[in-house]
Amino acid sequence: MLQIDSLTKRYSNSDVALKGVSLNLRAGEVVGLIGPSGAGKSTLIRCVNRLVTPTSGRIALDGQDLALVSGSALRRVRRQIGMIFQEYALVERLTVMENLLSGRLGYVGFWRSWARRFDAQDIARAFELLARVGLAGMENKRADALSGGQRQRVGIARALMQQPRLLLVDEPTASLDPKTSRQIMRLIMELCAERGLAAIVNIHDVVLATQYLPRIVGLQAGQIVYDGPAAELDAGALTRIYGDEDWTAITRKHSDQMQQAGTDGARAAAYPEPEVMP
Ligand SMILES: Nc1ncnc2c1ncn2[C@@H]1O[C@H](COP(=O)(O)OP(=O)(O)OP(=O)(O)O)[C@@H](O)[C@H]1O
Repeated sequence: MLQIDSLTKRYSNSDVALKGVSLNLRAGEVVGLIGPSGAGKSTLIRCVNRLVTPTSGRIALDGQDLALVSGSALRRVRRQIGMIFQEYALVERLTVMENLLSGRLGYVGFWRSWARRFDAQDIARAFELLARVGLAGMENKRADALSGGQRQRVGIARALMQQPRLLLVDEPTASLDPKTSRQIMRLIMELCAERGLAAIVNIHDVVLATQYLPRIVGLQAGQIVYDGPAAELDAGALTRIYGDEDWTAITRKHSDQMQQAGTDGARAAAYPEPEVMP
């Protein structure tokens, strides 16, 4: 559903952030994007939703070349892409429900959104999503009265309001404690599996990434140096991505996780093959 071919990005200060990146995602496939600071992870995600304009290469969503769309066509394509951010990007003084409905602004005309009149279907969907992310009954709480985990749940529900087919997730757990981080990763994986959503998850925590994300893409200085199963991300691969380091602690944790998950069969049951949408 997402095809990225030979993507290059050179910023105006001549920093080359991406050097010929190619990556394909099937419908429902979730990928963890890892790599050192400055490797180009955010640039890659921003090129996909066109917050950044690629210098060359091709990005196609369901066969539609994103470089060739603009104006209302670009807005239509963007509706298929949901964003989840590290810092949640909520409007602090608005309630949970208002934050969710404001995710629909792309769908409602200026005057309707200005008057904050939303249709009953959107409101019903918002209630349903709030219940699904574990926030039933919280619709009238102000965003600034929520914990970090609750805020990220609002961020996730808001991204799903527009019924996207692809999620771009930028450091979703960076501001969360380890337990909440795991709950949030589990929730994202469950929602992707339930709804057949593809996702790219930009994440610094390698242990968390390999625990929840079946496929890992490792970026190094703007190039993909690893693209494969989380289970095969060994010390050699980590060295290619991050450089020389003693990776024993990470790889040990990782193999403990694998043992805990039992056989490959058990892991496959936990993360079933994504449904391929028509
Ligand atoms: N707006 C910009 N203008 C100029 N150069 C930029 C811009 N944004 C990023 N860069 C440069 O592009 C390269 C890749 O940056 P990017 O933010 O994509 O990396 P990253 O892997 O997401 O890093 P981090 O993990 O620290 O967020 C870096 O050299 C960075 O300095």
